[in-house]
Amino acid sequence: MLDNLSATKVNGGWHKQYSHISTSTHCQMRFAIFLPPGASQTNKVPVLYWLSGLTCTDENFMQKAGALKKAAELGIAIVAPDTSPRGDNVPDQDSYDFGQGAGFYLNATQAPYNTHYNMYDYIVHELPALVEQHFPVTTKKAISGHSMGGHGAMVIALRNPKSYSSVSAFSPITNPINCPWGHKAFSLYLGDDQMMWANYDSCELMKNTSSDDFLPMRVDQGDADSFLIDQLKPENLTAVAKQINFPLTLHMQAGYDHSYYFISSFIDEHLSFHHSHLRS
Ligand SMILES: N[C@@H](CCC(=O)N[C@@H](CS)C(=O)NCC(=O)O)C(=O)O
Repeated sequence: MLDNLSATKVNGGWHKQYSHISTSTHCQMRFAIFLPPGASQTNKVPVLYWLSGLTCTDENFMQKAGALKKAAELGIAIVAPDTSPRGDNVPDQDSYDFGQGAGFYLNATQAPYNTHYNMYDYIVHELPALVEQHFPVTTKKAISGHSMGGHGAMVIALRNPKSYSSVSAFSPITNPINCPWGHKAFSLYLGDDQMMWANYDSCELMKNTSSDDFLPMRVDQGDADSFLIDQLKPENLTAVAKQINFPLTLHMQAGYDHSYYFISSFIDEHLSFHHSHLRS
């Protein structure tokens, strides 16, 4: 059952927020959906799933990215889930890069995190099924995200290439097994077995992707991003893409940092990119 929390008209369409009990994360989850003008049971629209980064909720993207005008024009619905399970019963840590607000879009295997931290199953299976049941959308999907959410979008698309028509990311964590954010999250959520970690690493997954499973991928990265060198490492992803001819386009953007100012500067291009593939 979905509980409607808000409904706001914007750009001729509707921004709505919902909460529901999740069977994947065993707690109440929140998500936001933008429905473009004219979306109805007789005019279903495709969906872009947006995965946000560390510390975000369902609100950051919808309020700060400036995406809704273009999405309205192109006739694309956008679904923005929360970034982790939340609540008093959900184990947490007093840090911005682990626990609530930092679910890393994986299924945790380690106690005490493995009961609730199942964001991979939530995003891949539960949420699309719920959205397709309750809203006027088709089964055509694209996926995008920022930073930790860029990591999530790329991992999910690489592991489920037939489920998404295209994938994009802003400032993604491309190689979490080789950066401090990834090391911390993966060791606590997944334990010491580094074979498990590779299942959630875009570079490792891309290395093992056959050309039948290639899907269009666009990445934008600001060169003034303070996390670029230690955490994000886009050069590791482009090196793999080059080796196997994966259809990745990386746009290095001069002067931009890690913030939503950067995302809002290029979100229209990402929406047009996804639109061109959702249509075909
Ligand atoms: N030190 C920062 C790191 C977190 C951060 O930069 N989060 C990015 C994603 S990795 C973000 O989108 N923050 C929320 C916002 O800008 O609205 C903080 O604690 O705010």
